[in-house]
Order: sequence, then structure tokens, then C-alpha cells
Amino acid sequence: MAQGELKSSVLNRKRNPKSPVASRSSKKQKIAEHRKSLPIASEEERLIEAVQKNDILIIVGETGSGKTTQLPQFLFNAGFCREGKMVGITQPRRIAALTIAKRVAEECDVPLGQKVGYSVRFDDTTSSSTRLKYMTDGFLLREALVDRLLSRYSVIIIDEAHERTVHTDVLLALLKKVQRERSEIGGVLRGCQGRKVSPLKLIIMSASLDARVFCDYYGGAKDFRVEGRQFDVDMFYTVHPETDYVDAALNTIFQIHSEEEEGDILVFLTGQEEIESVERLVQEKLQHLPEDERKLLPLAIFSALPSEQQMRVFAPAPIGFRKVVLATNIAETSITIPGIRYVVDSGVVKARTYDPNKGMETLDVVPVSKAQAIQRSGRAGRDGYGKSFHLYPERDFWKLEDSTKPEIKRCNLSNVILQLKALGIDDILGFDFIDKPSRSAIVKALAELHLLGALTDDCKLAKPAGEQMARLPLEPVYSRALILANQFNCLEEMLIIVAMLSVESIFYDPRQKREESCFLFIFGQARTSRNHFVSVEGDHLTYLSVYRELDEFLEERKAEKSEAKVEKIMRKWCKVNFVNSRSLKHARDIYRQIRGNVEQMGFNVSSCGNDMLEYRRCIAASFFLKAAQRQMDGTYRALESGEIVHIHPSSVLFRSKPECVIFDELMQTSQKYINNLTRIDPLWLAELAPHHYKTEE
Ligand SMILES: Nc1ncnc2c1ncn2[C@@H]1O[C@H](COP(=O)(O)OP(=O)(O)OP(=O)(O)O)[C@@H](O)[C@H]1O
Repeated sequence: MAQGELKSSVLNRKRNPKSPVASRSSKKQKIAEHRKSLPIASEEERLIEAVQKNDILIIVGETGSGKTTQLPQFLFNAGFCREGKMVGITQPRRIAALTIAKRVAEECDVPLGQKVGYSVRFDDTTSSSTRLKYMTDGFLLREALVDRLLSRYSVIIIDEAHERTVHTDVLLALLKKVQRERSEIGGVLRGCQGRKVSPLKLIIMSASLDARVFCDYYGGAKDFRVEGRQFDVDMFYTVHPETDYVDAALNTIFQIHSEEEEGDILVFLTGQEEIESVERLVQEKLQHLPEDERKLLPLAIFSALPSEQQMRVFAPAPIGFRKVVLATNIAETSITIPGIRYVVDSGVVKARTYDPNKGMETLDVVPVSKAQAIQRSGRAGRDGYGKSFHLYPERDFWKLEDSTKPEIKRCNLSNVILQLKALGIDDILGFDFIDKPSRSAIVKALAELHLLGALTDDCKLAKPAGEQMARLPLEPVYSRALILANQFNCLEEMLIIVAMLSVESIFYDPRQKREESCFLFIFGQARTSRNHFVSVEGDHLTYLSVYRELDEFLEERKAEKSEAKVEKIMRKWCKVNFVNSRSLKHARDIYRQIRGNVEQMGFNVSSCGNDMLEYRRCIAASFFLKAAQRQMDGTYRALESGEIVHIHPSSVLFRSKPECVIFDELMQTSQKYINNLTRIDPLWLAELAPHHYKTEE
């Protein structure tokens, strides 16, 4: 496609000139018409009948047929929320829970948080009048820790079950048990706060080509198909495979912008750095276009972005502009980004795989599954006819796996097992998982939890350490670090480090700036301006000094009260220091949230000030399972797995190569790398973790 003129219809988009009252009622009318036009609308009666007749129902429907937004409203109308009961709907991602709840509240014409609300980690908008509650699958799992029978719910809907997140898989099994227990109890007064427990209806919703796996798991449960989608989406594929999908995505964005009609673009890429680099490239390329063709607005969305920044992609583009949303697979399922008419699918996704025997994670860019490609296309055509451009040939689509491998088969199980133990499920090997993780993965995770002090010798939940670890919304190894830091009087510092380790790319790396002619100059400049943060003790302390320096800088400018001003100052500081402002802002949010958690648990947040020796000893005591020792040839041996590894070039200890280090990450990319390190004295391991290391080791 050659570049052409912008279509006049884009430039002529006008604001609605009606009065607020008139526009509100016309909006209501539009929503009512929209609801009626959804394929699921004509199925209301049949669906309710099926739910009434079956305790478990598997609903399969095309993307955009209206399952997520409409079914809960049908259930409400049919009386499933009487006597204060709720319908709970789980989503694999928080952004989906947030935006769908907002949409359903709008459809019901009620303020968010009353009849309709959402609950996700660190953000709960529900109230005692909430009847339709959207939440993440992880949130419902945590709720079960407090109310084992989930007695407030009359119906629980597990949405997007085909995604098979580890939390969804655990819920599928847990709810089977809860449902059995609730029907055995039958109307007896029990459950949380003596609530009356009635039988539970369970609905599993999937867009998957293969729903049989769920029907079989629930002993031949009935399936219900919702046929049809609201708007068509035309599919386009490349003739030949693309060698560089980032380049291909960039070209496609500009082709759509110059040749296609009005409508926004959604592009699927693999991660934060790639997205930020494409964002810059779009900006740069726009500078070379004539003034009237520059009206393209790139916006990013990925999971490490704070919620309010994620929400920016949902706002309409300014008049005359076309927005181009650059997303990871966070935008792949469930959500509707208003205005999106064109989808560009790179065909790839970044996938994490965990090897329990080596204790090693690999992060690879891999082809998407058919189900994922279909979900991606489904994001177009949600408020009108759409087009989906796949950056690979059609024959390659047919070669893709049908669906993604369940996360439970490729992740570290220690967190899930800790949650199950806290739920009173002791026989993990005998637990009825829909897809059983390997025996060795379970045994390895149990052993790790035991070493971390979360389980007793007979594999029961340790009190209070195991209980406290289960209550914190973190990986067990980080929860343990916080508990220990409380004893070492450096909880403040550990909270900062845990927050900083929870985000991607603290330092902005100009190597990502493709086509940068003065790359070497800028790279040198970045290193120099980063130098004053660098601690010879390692990356953890370097991150600590970045965090603290920004804190001091903001403290000095405390007079600037408005949040927007503070954010502006912060962005400027980050730019000068080559620090990624989005990542740092996210880390500051996480810090505040987990600080709230530990304070609720009664911990006093004290600081060790500048006593970094005590702090490094605490790191050694917390992460003793992640220690590595230098070998004669300059490589390192990870002490737990015996793997030979290298220090990652981005670590501040890359050149100094200390004798012994604690690492946070062990990743296989081109080589086996350890990253995010702290230098320790090897003797500390035997002293601080005597149950695992002997002095002669
Ligand atoms: N936040 C929103 N803003 C505007 N329209 C929306 C929003 N959410 C949903 N819709 C509209 O409602 C339709 C149905 O959405 P819904 O999420 O219920 O579909 P679904 O069948 O669950 O599909 P999927 O599995 O792809 O999420 C969408 O196609 C879109 O037209």
C-alpha cells in the first residue's frame, strides 16, 4: 500500500453538540439498542433455563457475542441476587475486571461500586450493595482464604477459562470442592459470618475451540453454545513470512494510517521495551510526514504500567486523530477498546517457562496459539466492522498450536501450593487439578516452601510464618524476605527492593533506541549519569539508591502540591538520570501497597539507615537459595542447582565479578545468566542458613 491522504471523515469528526441531558438519554438509548443487537440477547431465556437446570454449565461463544457483559445481568434479572447474594465473575487480568465492570455499570445506569463493582489486588470498589462483582481469578482465590465456602455467591462465572492461568486452574478445582460441600450442607446456617449457605451454580466460559476438556473435567457437564458475533472482521495475512515483525508492524501501522478509513489501530507486540521502542519509532517517523498526516497518537499498554496510565488507551483520541495502541497480550482477551477497528497481530508473544529442576526461568518470544490469534482479531469489530492484519502467512496460522500450554505446567508452583495449604488442602499430590503438574515440580515446590520456613517438617502450614507468607500477595521468597527484614530492622529497605524487583527495566537503555545514529555517544552518557547511583555491593543497593534519591528530590520540592506537577518533576528527573519513569512510578505504587499489607499484619516498618552490611546479611538470609559462587574460569556456579551461569552484562557487578553473590533472576536467553545481584560473604550462608549450608561447603 502506498501512503495516501488522510480520509476527510477522520478530520471531520465533530463533538456531539447536544445538551448533557439529551446526550445522556441518547446514550442510554444507544446502549439499549446495542445490548439488543448482541448475539447473546436472543438467548436470554434459554440460558437462564440452562443455568436453573444445571449446577455446572460450560458456555462457549465467539468473541464479542456478549457473554461477559450480558450473562451476569440476565442472572440478576432472573433473581440470582436475591437475599443479598452475589454473582461473581473472574477474569485473568485486572484491566479486564476494571473496564468490564465500568461498562456493565454504565449499561445498568448505576454508579460503579453499587450494584456493579470490581475487586482486584489493591483496588476494591465493591460495597454492601454490590450484586455483580467482577474480579481477577487471583482475588477470588484470596477471598476463599477468608470464606472457604464462598458463601456470598449464588453463581460464580469463570471467564476466559481457555487462558488456563494458574489461578483459573486452581479455582476450577477448588470450586468443584466448594460446590460439593455446599450442596452437602444444604440450607444449614454456616459459612463466613454465619451466612446461610445455598447450593452454588458454576459457569465456565470459554472462547476455546475445545470446550470438551472442561465438560470432561466436570463429569460430562452440559455445554451451551452462543453462535455468532456482532460485527465481521476481515482477516489479512502476509504472502511470505516476515523476517522482522517489528519493522513489519511499523509499516503496517503507517499503511493503515494512510490508506484505511477512520478507526483506531491495536498492535500486539511482546513486551515493554519493544513497545517503548516502537512508540519512539512511530513518533520519529511522523516527523517526516506532512503536517496534516501526523495525526496519529501512539499509546502504550502493558502490565507493568500503572492502572491510570493503562486507562489512557480507553479514552477517545483527540478530534481528527487516530490512536494506535501498542499492547502486549494484556489487551488480547476480554477487553473492548472503543474505536479499535484495525488489529495488527505480530504473531508472537513473550512466554515464561520454569524448569523446577534447575530452578531456572526462560523467557522466550514464541508463536501465539490459534486461540490467541483469534482473540487478537476479536478486539477489532467490537463497535463496527473490523480488519485484522496478521504479520505471517495464512498457512502458518494453521500450523499454530490450538491453545496455549496451561500456565500450571510451566510455572514455579510454590505460591500456588502455599495458597492451597492455607486453604486447608494438605494432599497436594492427590489434589484434583484439571491438568496435573508433574510430580517432580510439586515435590520441588514443597521442598522449597519447607526450606523457606513456610511448611513444617510434616508439610503442614507453619505458624505464624507460613500463614503470614500466604497473606502477602507476593512470591513466597519475597514474603519471607519481608518477614526476615522485620527481624533485621531493615524492613523499609527490603520493601523498596521487593518493589523495584517487581518491575521491568529500571534503567532506560538507549540500546533499545533503534536507528540511533549517535547511539555510542548516548549510551556513554547514560552510563555516566547512572554512575552516581551505582553501588559496588550490587544491583539491589543500586536500585535502593535510585529510589531514595528520587524520594529526596521530591521531598525538597514538596511545595509542588498537585499530583500532575509532581509527576512532571518526576519524569524530568528520570529523563536526566536515564531512569525509566513508568517503571519507577510503578515501583513506588507497589511499595505503598505492600507497605500497607505489612503494616496491617502489625509489622513496624523500621530502617537500617546506612548500615548496608546488616542489609546485605538480610539479603543473604532471605535469598540463600539463590546464591552463586565464582569459578576459576570466571563463570559462576548456582549453588542450589549446580548450573554454570554468567553475570548478565546489565548488572553493576558484571566487571568486578565478586567471589559470591545472591541473584534474583536466573534466565536462559542466549546463555544462562544471573541478574539483579548483591555481593555477599560466602561464610554468611552457613551462618544465616545453617539448615541448608554446612561451613565446609
Ligand atoms: N468497555 C466497553 N466499551 C464499549 N463497548 C463495550 C465495552 N465492553 C463491551 N462492549 C461491547 O459489548 C460487546 C460484547 O462484549 P463482551 O465482553 O460481553 O463479549 P464476550 O462475548 O464476552 O467477548 P470476549 O470473550 O471477546 O470478551 C463488545 O463487542 C462491545 O461491542
